[in-house]
Amino acid sequence: MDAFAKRNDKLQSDIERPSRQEAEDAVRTLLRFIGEDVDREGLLDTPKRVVKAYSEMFGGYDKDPEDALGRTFEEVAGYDDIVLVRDIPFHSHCEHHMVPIIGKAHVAYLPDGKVLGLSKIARVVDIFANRLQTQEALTAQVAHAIHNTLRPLGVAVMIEAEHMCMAMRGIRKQGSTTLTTTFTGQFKGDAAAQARFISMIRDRG
Ligand SMILES: Nc1nc2c(ncn2[C@@H]2O[C@H](COP(=O)(O)OP(=O)(O)OP(=O)(O)O)[C@@H](O)[C@H]2O)c(=O)[nH]1
Ligand SMILES: [Zn+2]
Repeated sequence: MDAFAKRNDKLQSDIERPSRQEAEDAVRTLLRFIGEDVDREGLLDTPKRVVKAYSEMFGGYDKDPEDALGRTFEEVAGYDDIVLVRDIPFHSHCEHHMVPIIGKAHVAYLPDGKVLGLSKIARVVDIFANRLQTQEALTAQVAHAIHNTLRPLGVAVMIEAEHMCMAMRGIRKQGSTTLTTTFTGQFKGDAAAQARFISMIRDRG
């Protein structure tokens, strides 16, 4: 089992979760910590809403990327060139501050006889994005999940994102973008294949 699979395994099965009530109480504690009156009318349902929103925004812990990628197709008339899905928008949260990371993923692979349903690529981005992340881990996890499940000749992933922890607090630099890439298989160490991937992302015709 590789490091990514190990980390995901731990996330999904070994963590004992508190009850919903305990999670709502924790939100109440944070509200009191920032100086709020948790009994005022506008905040009465807020702990419930926050826990519900967390369940949605962090729903990726309950989903298995391998399931999402399970279905493949082989009838593609011998198509054997790069498949790129670009500009997949995503929202994630950084694991250091738990504030949003907002960006786009570009995901490509070189098929080896089998192709994926295109929506499955976006699904796998969402599954990993809906967990606490660093951008580097998100990029590597998407690439390795596709590589390990589909077994294509190679996978290339580029993520461009803005980190709200750099924009809204701390250094407060709005508009800076971080770019990360992961290449597997034939993309790894092949500068021409990597350049083609990047030019397909950038070429807006
Ligand atoms: N490599 C990487 N760093 C990230 C990511 N998201 C946030 N960070 C950085 O994580 C670092 C955490 O640094 P710390 O010094 O522990 O925390 P901090 O005092 O809140 O840091 P500042 O943001 O500089 O105020 C910061 O430099 C963030 O910009 C990410 O996806 N990847
Ligand atoms: Zn952060």
